[in-house]
Amino acid sequence: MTELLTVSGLRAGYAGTTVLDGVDFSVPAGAVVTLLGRNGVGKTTFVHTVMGMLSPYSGSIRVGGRELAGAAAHIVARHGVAIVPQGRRVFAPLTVEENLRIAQRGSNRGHWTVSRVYELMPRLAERRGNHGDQLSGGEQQMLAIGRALLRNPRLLLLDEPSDGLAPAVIDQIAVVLERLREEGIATVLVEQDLRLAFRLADEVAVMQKGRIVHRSTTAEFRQDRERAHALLGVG
Ligand SMILES: Nc1ncnc2c1ncn2[C@@H]1O[C@H](COP(=O)(O)OP(=O)(O)OP(=O)(O)O)[C@@H](O)[C@H]1O
Repeated sequence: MTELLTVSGLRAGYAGTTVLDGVDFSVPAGAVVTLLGRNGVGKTTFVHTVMGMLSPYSGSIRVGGRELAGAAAHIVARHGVAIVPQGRRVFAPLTVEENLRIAQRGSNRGHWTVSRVYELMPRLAERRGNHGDQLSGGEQQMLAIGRALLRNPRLLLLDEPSDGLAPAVIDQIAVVLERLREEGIATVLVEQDLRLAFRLADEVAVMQKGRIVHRSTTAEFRQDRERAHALLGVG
């Protein structure tokens, strides 16, 4: 399968400290790859660096064959990458509809429109006049996903979409993400919730101390409980 995202030897951090210490990682076109790892190993730093929100010290980030390491976030976005950040970060003073309309401005051409977002997540249509801070955690997560989709991405970076949500709400988010997988949007899914990760992902990558130390299909990873335990302290 052709790789849509290919990262090699990526090193990055904050103010000279090293968090990512030579990350090699790839996502085939249309695939969902989950990135697992204990707290603080560098998963958020990784997706921020891919998105161009943090400039790497060295290494390569190729999207569809184009080298984007060090490019600003708006350039990376133009090449079809969108992020759903940890903590959702929707605009609290704006309504659902305004949040979506702003996201659509200046986005790549494609078939995502505000109406299609409402069709995918009818709950948002019902809440279209609510302000960002008048939404439940699950609704905020849906809004953050909707905002990213309106960029018409071919690669979606999802940073812990289940964070702080009840199991029943995580199930609703999973249904939305399954629809996106069917649409063939390639995804990097950073997750602590293994049930969600296993339900959605084709492949599993595990990060430790700023490096990828394991990569396999989800099915293989699920069968090897000892390895999962050694890598994640679970199972
Ligand atoms: N803005 C920042 N400035 C300085 N250090 C940071 C910053 N953001 C994160 N770090 C540090 O970088 C390291 C990796 O953090 P990161 O958030 O990437 O890990 P993570 O794997 O996403 O963790 P979690 O699962 O807890 O979100 C941690 O030691 C963290 O304290």
